[in-house]
Amino acid sequence: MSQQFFLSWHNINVKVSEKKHNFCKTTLTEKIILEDVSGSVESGALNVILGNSGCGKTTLLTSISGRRKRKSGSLKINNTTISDETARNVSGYLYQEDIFTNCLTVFEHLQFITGLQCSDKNEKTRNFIIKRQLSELSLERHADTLIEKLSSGEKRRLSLAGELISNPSILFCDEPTTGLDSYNAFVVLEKLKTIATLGKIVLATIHQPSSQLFHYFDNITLMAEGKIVFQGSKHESKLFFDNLNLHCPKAFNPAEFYINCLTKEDVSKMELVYKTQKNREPQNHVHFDNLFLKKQTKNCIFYDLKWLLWRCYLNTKRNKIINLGTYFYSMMQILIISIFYSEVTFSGQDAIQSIQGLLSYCGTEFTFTNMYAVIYIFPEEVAIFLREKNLYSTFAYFIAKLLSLIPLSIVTNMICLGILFMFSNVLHGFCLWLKMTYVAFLVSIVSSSLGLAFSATFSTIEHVDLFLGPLEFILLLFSGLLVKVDSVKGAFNWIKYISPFYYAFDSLSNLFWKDVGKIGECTFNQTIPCYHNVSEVLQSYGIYKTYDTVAYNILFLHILGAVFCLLGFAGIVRKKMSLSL
Ligand SMILES: Nc1ncnc2c1ncn2[C@@H]1O[C@H](COP(=O)(O)OP(=O)(O)OP(=O)(O)O)[C@@H](O)[C@H]1O
Repeated sequence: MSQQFFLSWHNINVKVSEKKHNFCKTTLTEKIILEDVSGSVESGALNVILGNSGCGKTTLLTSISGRRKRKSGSLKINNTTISDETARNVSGYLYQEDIFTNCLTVFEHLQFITGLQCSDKNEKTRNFIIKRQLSELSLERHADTLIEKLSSGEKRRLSLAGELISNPSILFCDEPTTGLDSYNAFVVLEKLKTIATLGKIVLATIHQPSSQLFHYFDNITLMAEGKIVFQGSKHESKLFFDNLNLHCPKAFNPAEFYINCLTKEDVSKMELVYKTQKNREPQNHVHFDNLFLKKQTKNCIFYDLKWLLWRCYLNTKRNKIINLGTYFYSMMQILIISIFYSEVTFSGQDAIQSIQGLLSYCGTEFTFTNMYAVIYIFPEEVAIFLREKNLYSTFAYFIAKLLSLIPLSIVTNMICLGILFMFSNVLHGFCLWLKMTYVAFLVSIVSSSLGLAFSATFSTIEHVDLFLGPLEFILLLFSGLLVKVDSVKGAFNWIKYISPFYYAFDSLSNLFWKDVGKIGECTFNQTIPCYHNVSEVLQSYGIYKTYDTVAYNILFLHILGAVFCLLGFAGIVRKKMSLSL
């Protein structure tokens, strides 16, 4: 792409509402972040935004790249107005903070991005693209290093490599050199300069650049208090400040001098001078459609799913302690419980309470383990999803997340129940084990979906705990062991239908007692209630032994799982939509 093109933005306004608490009154005030900002950048040059911290550089970058909602304003490429979606599709964005799936190697991370962004190319070509990026960003010798082991400079270069895979026509970089030593900053800036000379638009915000780095810039944009106070070439910037009688001393870093002036001088005066001098409207009238702008294409859901599942697999395999910790903890608990239950004999009336206690414990354990396995891991993963939201479809991500939970759920339930059947003296029989494992699996999926729904709705684990805690308590109350569910009439009767604990206890009890023929005889001087048959045992817990009970429970578990999944999916979509960055 050798043809020069411009990206321009016109009258961009960004405002946020802020709550102010005054004693007992809360008022909403509007905070202006960008005010009527217009400007343009051209291809083939390294364009840099400079300004003090908090002046609105990131907000400008995200707004003109279509990654942040604006109050008003438009974007144009040459003379054609473009939508935010087009701006996103034709551009790459290097974020200020690097977020990765840290357990992948450098090569695997790029393989994942290349797989999704270059689906039209075969594996050989994709590997060639990766190797070229690795070599150009001096990362070849780290190809097989885990990302968590990289230095911050290497992580920055890896993020840049990821953005360059799709060969975008426009590259936005938010502070690509911050926190880097001079060598790493130099490597990154040289790469940006090379990209620009290939005929692309490169626009970067740079925090306190050294004189050496300043030497690399072609055009600079100076920002203060949410406004652009100057835009032009390095040479023009010198003239601009000279005209204001602000002379940069020789051997002084011009970037530092300008930023100091933005702090000390009257910014509105500068803005006025700039506006009267400005004549930088792009003169290029080539229609944007005629330009060869590289667009990112959307893949089919199954293709996205394949790559997402591949990454989930590597993540689970490598993060065993984090991913499997909750499950392992649950197995240990079950093992301890089974040792105690090895002393309980199923003979006579005495064992009934112990058995119901065990079945209720199993239901509770399956629910909590799976719910919290999701809650503790998901928030971190959501941050990665939100960063990669243009890479794959939300639906594919959600399905991959659910599917990745299934193998762990099945294996854990099989092992936990296996331990109980092996060591406790109460549960016996392969068929019963198989049926209970199936129920446990369904309960696990419903609980995981509930965990997903809550994690997707709230932003922090603390918020999830705050709202889920009381709900868990109510659902647990309606499990069947604590409150006799059929004695609850009226307004609260329905609660049992949304309680995974209830379905677990009801189904496990039915499965267990179904094959028990006779209950031990009541003794003459018995102090505990005496049950004459299995139905009486179940009824005392509000459970009715009918032929269909387990089947109905299974049906309701499917419905409940589907509802929680929908809520979880809606939560993720809402998060994605409301995301300002
Ligand atoms: N969503 C938001 N809600 C409230 N204030 C916000 C929001 N986003 C940005 N701001 C405020 O807008 C101002 C500009 O923020 P921005 O991140 O664009 O600054 P910046 O120039 O990039 O700063 P830095 O160089 O420190 O990254 C800051 O005062 C910031 O607190």
